[in-house]
Amino acid sequence: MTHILLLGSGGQVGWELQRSLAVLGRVTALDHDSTQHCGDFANPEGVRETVRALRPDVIVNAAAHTAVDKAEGEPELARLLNATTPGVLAEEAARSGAWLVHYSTDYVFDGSGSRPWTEADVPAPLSVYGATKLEGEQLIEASGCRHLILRTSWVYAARGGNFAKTMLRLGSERERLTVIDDQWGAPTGADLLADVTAHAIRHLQARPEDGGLYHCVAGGETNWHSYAKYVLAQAQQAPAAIKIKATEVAPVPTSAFPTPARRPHNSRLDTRQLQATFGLQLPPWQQGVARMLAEIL
Ligand SMILES: NC(=O)C1=CN([C@@H]2O[C@H](COP(=O)(O)OP(=O)(O)OC[C@H]3O[C@@H](n4cnc5c(N)ncnc54)[C@H](OP(=O)(O)O)[C@@H]3O)[C@@H](O)[C@H]2O)C=CC1
Ligand SMILES: Cc1cn([C@H]2C[C@H](O)[C@@H](COP(=O)(O)OP(=O)(O)O[C@H]3O[C@@H](C)C(=O)[C@@H](O)[C@H]3O)O2)c(=O)[nH]c1=O
Repeated sequence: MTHILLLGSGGQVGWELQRSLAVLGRVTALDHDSTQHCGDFANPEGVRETVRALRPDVIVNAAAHTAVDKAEGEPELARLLNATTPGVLAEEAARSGAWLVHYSTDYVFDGSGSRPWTEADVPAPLSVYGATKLEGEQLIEASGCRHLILRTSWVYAARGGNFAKTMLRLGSERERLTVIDDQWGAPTGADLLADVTAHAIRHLQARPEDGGLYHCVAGGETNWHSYAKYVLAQAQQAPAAIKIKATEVAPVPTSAFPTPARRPHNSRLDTRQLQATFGLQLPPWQQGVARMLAEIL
């Protein structure tokens, strides 16, 4: 029976993975404070010992430093969590022959142009988060381990913190919101990512040559402003679990909403390679967002 070690099991993606991976075999799920098995990514050697002790067939890493603005002020910690420890996981996977599944981000790109980025495009991150995530990818690729890296964007889930939930909170507190309308991408459900991951692991067990780096986001595109409007409109139509106070959602350019980290204008990711290789069709982003809102409202 396949033994899967899931790291970061309490995060948005990790939580959904617990459900999706269960059908594939035995899952050992560890989170940040799983002291018993030492799952703290700030301690790479502890994580190495954990992997050696558990001897998984597949390591799925959903742990990361995802606080994009905070990472600008703590680059060493971001690097440990997003690069050094994933690099250790890759070394251990190479040593034992295990598969490593890992997640990366649209923020590895500089956001120039308007064409969706392909896997062949050259990354040029604008932020500490993006740079450390890119270094994580590179360490995994250089290790020679069997791996699957899914680059995704704008992840949301019913559980955990995300942009959609921030908009619901702000929309219930304020009459006017200002939201950037010149950063483009696709909101992607953690449940979709988890289901794609399970499907891909099964596929790779039969066709290991298909491992590598792929872009995985929901279909279509939007910007943060249109996404916020969509979320608030759905909430207003829902049977009153939340009272939306906001009457105006003003579109603003990036320059009018300064943040510590720079973010890409063009976060569109081209998913054709993933869909063709794994025989998948990715649903439009609105479908998953509506499902998530129906769950939480
Ligand atoms: N969120 C997004 O919009 C996007 C995410 N991604 C990538 O997808 C993956 C999953 O992201 P997502 O689920 O949204 O992230 P979350 O922030 O929801 O979850 C991150 C997980 O990492 C854990 N973690 C944090 N610090 C440590 C640590 N020191 N040791 C061990 N675990 C730790 C957290 O545990 P705890 O909560 O206990 O601290 C949490 O379980 C990441 O690789 C991320 O870079 C890619 C694109 C977009
Ligand atoms: C709260 C808020 C944000 N914004 C803008 C700022 C930013 O450009 C955009 C999104 O802000 P957030 O801080 O919620 O999201 P951010 O942390 O940038 O989200 C990113 O997280 C990491 C982990 C990823 O990998 C990315 O794919 C992406 O999902 O919305 C507004 O315009 N108005 C607002 O009121």
